[in-house]
Amino acid sequence: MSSILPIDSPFEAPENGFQAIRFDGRVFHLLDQRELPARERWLQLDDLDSVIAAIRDLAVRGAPAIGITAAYGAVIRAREVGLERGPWLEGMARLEAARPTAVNLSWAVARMRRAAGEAERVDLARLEAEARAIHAEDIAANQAMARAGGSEIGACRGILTHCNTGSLATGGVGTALGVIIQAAKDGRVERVFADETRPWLQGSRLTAWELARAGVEARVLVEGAAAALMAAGEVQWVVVGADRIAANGDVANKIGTYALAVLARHHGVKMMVVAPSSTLDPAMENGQGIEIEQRAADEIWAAAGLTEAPAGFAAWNPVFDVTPGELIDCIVTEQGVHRPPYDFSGAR
Ligand SMILES: CSC[C@H]1O[C@H](OP(=O)(O)O)[C@H](O)[C@@H]1O
Repeated sequence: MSSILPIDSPFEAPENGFQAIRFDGRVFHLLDQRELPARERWLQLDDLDSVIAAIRDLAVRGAPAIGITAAYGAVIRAREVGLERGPWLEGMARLEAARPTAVNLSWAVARMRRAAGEAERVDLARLEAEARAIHAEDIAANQAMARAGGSEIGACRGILTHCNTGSLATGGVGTALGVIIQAAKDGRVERVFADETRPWLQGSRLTAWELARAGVEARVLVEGAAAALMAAGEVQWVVVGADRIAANGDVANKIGTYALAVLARHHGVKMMVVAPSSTLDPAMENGQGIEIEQRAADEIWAAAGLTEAPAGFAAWNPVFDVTPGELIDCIVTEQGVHRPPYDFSGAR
């Protein structure tokens, strides 16, 4: 697959994790996460509508990965419209609306708008350089967070993680999963637990796939087992990612995170959120203003192996929730370990 990237690409280095999103200057290549772990199928995208569909339909997902994908989508759009500013800006508006909760999407589009310049023809060279900078910054941020988060954890018996926060969700080794894999490889954690994360099963499908690739033994559990796991003293940390962090440290993350935070506080388990500064939203005063994405009911039926709704049933499928900052023991970014009371109002 290295032929996809320019030979001198810094992204291929093993310490940068598995590159599930790659741009060869014209075509965006992505590993279709809807097919994992059964099938490793790569998509080749060279038009903006396909990039938007990939984000919307979770072929690519994970807050930082969504931001990086959007950045390359901006480059693809520029070529698609012959560098014309008007149609390019129209495409950016649609791209930004692909998914509402992860702030990394709008953050990346804002950076690309600045890179495009003010002329009637957008600056293609600057756009591509900015997209690659966003990708490279995320790789470096992942490395810094793996170190900082690992130091904070030290040595422990068990860690529980939620959803998927590894190379499939980022440009590098991952956020929370980068911390966990590094701790496991350093021999500082005895047992890793990943809950399946319904309804899309990012945990049992994607995190299990990544941990297996990394040679890290893990146990998958249903979310409903998390309370018993903590009551049994099996884990000392819950380590998760984030999609948007408000100025006061309230965290929007995969649905079920809030429940884990309440359980962790009740059982004396520490809660760590790992996210790059591109996930911080200093303009958002607290979590109450964060838009929570609602997805189709068929995702719930599919997780139950059903092809249609059971008779007489509707569904409620918010795919994120908000965890109050006071339930989070530390938030790790590439700048280091932050502790409550959080104040990210001056971030970025
Ligand atoms: C490294 S951030 C990953 C973050 O994104 C996931 O959501 P989704 O799979 O719907 O994109 C989840 O909230 C993870 O914590």
